[in-house]
Amino acid sequence: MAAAAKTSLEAPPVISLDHVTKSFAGHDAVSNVSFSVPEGSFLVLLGPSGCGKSTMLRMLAGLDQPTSGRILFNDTLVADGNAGFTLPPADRNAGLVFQSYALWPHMTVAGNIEWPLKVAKLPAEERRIRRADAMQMLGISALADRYPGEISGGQQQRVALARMIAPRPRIMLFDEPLSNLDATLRVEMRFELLKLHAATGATAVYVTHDQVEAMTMATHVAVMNNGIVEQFDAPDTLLAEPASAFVAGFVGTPAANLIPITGGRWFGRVADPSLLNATGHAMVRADQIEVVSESGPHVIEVELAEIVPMAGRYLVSGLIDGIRITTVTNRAVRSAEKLRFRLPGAPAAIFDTQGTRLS
Ligand SMILES: Nc1ncnc2c1ncn2[C@@H]1O[C@H](COP(=O)(O)OP(=O)(O)OP(=O)(O)O)[C@@H](O)[C@H]1O
Repeated sequence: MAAAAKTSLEAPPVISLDHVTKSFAGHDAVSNVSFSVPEGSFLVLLGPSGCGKSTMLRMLAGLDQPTSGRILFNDTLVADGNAGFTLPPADRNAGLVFQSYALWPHMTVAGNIEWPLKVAKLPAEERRIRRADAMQMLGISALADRYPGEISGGQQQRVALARMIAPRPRIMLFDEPLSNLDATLRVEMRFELLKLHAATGATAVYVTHDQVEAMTMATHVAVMNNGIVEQFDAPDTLLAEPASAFVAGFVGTPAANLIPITGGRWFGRVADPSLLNATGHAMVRADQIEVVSESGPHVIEVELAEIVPMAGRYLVSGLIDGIRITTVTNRAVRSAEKLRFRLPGAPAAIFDTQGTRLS
């Protein structure tokens, strides 16, 4: 269900994927993916472990060759699976940062950052300027003479980022770059990365399985599942108009509830014309469910599963038929309480048994 990128009102595409597939031993890690990334965007490849995010990024970096399909950077063909062609990483004007920092331990911070500039054979003065600019942008000028073993993990990641931007690539590729950092540092570095993105004007592609990271950083998100792109859209659109049950259940804090419906009945029991006689799942956002005291139409009894205080409110989850339903409420629910949830008059969306959106 790969949706095309909406590029008509946006900048021209810097990256275009045209029916790209990558197979390993007959299994498609990435399957028939097409989209284009407008210049200056921050695209996040989001999905659960094993969905093909890293494989996609590696093809963009030139570390893996597509089995079929083509990749273009602007008008330049950088990979053509059918022709068995792939442009080497060094010739793509794209920088790459991994989860592991991969710094040279025997080189100083300044030496590490200068290394790709030396490989590119830039003159010494230009190297000095670019090295200083990159260190200043990442706030690590004071660490120039230290060795990687003498700085913290967060500082090492800053060095890896400075090394990536020093050659001034027009495309920046990130593979889970923050996952080795603690929670506080991760939030701080998200902000740093966005500043870097704005300051360089480069187009970024960022791999993560963390939907909060995706929703806070991205201009565009490609939600991946089993090697396919389920939806390619802006974060707000993913939340407001999820194209599939998978997307609805993957994004959002909390993610929307997906309630099973059979023949137009909630949980196969409570008939409701708003369910259109459908069988599959109804999407109900947490704030569409009310915690009530009395039974009545659309009210279901649930077994309390969890109460999470959140910004002055409570996320209350209950279980019914082994399915977890979450609501957000101002009420301080007591843990021993028998819970009743009132479902909304109509769901926010309906998906069939394949997860395809019906309404
Ligand atoms: N070199 C390889 N040889 C064989 N199979 C591979 C290879 N690389 C990836 N795969 C398979 O391709 C699929 C996608 O892997 P990939 O690493 O792209 O997923 P991912 O979404 O990045 O996962 P994670 O978040 O866990 O890194 C997986 O089933 C994986 O086992």
